[in-house]
Amino acid sequence: MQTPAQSPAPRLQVRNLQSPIAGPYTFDLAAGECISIAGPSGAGKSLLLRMLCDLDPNTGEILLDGAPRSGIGAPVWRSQVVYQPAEPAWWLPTAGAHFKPGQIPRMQELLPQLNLSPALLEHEVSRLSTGERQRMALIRSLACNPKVLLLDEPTAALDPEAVAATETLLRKEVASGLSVILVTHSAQQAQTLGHRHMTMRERQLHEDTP
Ligand SMILES: Nc1ncnc2c1ncn2[C@@H]1O[C@H](COP(=O)(O)OP(=O)(O)OP(=O)(O)O)[C@@H](O)[C@H]1O
Repeated sequence: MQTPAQSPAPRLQVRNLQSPIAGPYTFDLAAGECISIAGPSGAGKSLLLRMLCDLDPNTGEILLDGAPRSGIGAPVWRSQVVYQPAEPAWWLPTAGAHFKPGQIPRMQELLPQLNLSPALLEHEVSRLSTGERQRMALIRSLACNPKVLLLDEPTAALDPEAVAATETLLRKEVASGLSVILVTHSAQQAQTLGHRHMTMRERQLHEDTP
């Protein structure tokens, strides 16, 4: 994918981010940039995403548009740096109940783009197929209007048509300025969406040479 125009300050500046079992990680992510991360199972990819959104204990510093995370409360941070795990959690009976009133117009705009019927919003989450839940989770993440989206294998449960719709939507969002860190086992998806490519090995991150 073509490199985005560089903004003056990186969207995300990660400096010596580490835990007793992972890192240190130091890298920048620009506004409207997508970094893909590949690597074997158990290498530490999800650990990194969880540290970035401050769900796992970590030290080091992260700046969002130049503002240190240490000066931003965790709920605000997690609303701007949104983490979508490989198996997203649902805590209310229906998918629709997870959207705040202010998020509904955005949700309604996104549903058809991922080939989802609005009727699914009223179904019990447990009745949705795995692929429907995965696409609904992406809509839930995007409806938060994040600055950075941390995606852990967002198309793992999807058929080829749904994968294509998801990739088209993500390309559009990234082109509009969303910054994404995309963990994927699909080399094709990494090439389609990523501006830069990294590999995690034994909890160390290596940038692939272009
Ligand atoms: N809190 C923790 N304490 C100790 N070890 C942990 C902790 N959380 C995860 N691990 C271990 O760290 C390793 C990396 O896990 P992680 O989930 O990041 O792998 P991954 O690269 O995302 O793998 P996959 O591609 O299978 O999802 C695993 O061996 C996991 O068991």
